[in-house]
Amino acid sequence: MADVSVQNVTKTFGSLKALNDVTMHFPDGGFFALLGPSGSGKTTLLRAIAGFIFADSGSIHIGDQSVEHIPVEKRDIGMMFQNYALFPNMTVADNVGFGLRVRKVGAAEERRRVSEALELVQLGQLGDRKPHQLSGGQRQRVALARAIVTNPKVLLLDEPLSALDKSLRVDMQIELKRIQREIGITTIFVTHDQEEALTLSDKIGILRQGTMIQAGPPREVYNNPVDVFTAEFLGEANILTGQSGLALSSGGADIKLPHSATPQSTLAVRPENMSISISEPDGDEISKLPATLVRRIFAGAMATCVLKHNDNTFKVIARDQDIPDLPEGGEIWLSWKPEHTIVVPEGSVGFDPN
Ligand SMILES: Nc1ncnc2c1ncn2[C@@H]1O[C@H](COP(=O)(O)OP(=O)(O)OP(=O)(O)O)[C@@H](O)[C@H]1O
Repeated sequence: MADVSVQNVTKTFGSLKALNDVTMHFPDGGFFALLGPSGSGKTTLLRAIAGFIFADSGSIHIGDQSVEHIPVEKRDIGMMFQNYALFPNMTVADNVGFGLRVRKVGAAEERRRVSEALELVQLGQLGDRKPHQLSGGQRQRVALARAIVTNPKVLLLDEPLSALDKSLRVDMQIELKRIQREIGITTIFVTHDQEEALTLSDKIGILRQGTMIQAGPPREVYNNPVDVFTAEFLGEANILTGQSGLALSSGGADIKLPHSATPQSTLAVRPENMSISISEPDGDEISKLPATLVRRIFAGAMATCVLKHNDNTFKVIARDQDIPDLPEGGEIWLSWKPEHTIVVPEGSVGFDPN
């Protein structure tokens, strides 16, 4: 096992800067997610770590070793991509053992390690099947077993679960995390799915236009976004900008500014941290404003309400049973506690890549 260190890595394709001076440290044994909009450089960063592409400048270390000049097959990395291809004519066991045969480990050793890897992904009984005799989730497990059977130092996953339907995907997330914990392998995971990143990872890195704009433990990034983009990208946020924040202070609104804020500051409040009530909430500390219920969207246990105050739209997510029974168009109070007001810094600020 090993840590991975990316330092000042830049990669251009023609005039496009796919990675712009990216620095991030992935400590040994952790689970890391790279998040960002389409085209932000997530896959490029993963491919640079894997060795499929070479950075124009900067350095990448796996453990103590600088890998810039080391080809893919010598980097000791396991990989699993969205369109992982199993060999259709080989059995599950032969698919999993492929990397071991390339390394000429010997038949007995191959059998032992393949069987261990299949046990780990809970497919111990299916070694003789062919890929077409498996479900989508089982094929995914075979791909994972194949990626880890060689005991690589690092596991790189590029949207490995995106082809699965929602419930299978959640099952596989739990499986992936269990397996990662069990073998303690440093894992770097590219995903489009914010919730997946928040659930699985010890640390997330957010890329935008090739720049790593924030990295840290999920809770920290979620609670302290460095800018409005990150606040809105990771989860949802009701943004009260300086101007509209001031405009909000009319029409019966009472918004308490945190000590670190000025009237011009941008504030954000997460939808799940806002409450709805029919009567005006009490309390000196509480921020509140009257609003109109525009829409109530039922989603099982939880519901989303869209509300309007003047021209500002707010979103509130709450347990369905906690939302007062009111017709759309009804008048309502929106409130939140002081600790739920996030002061969003102006523009991106630096972060500690470690
Ligand atoms: N081989 C290449 N040649 C030219 N441009 C490339 C190449 N690979 C990637 N790019 C460009 O680099 C940018 C970053 O691409 P990358 O695949 O890393 O983004 P991403 O964040 O993984 O996106 P997605 O979420 O859509 O997969 C994109 O604008 C892409 O078009």
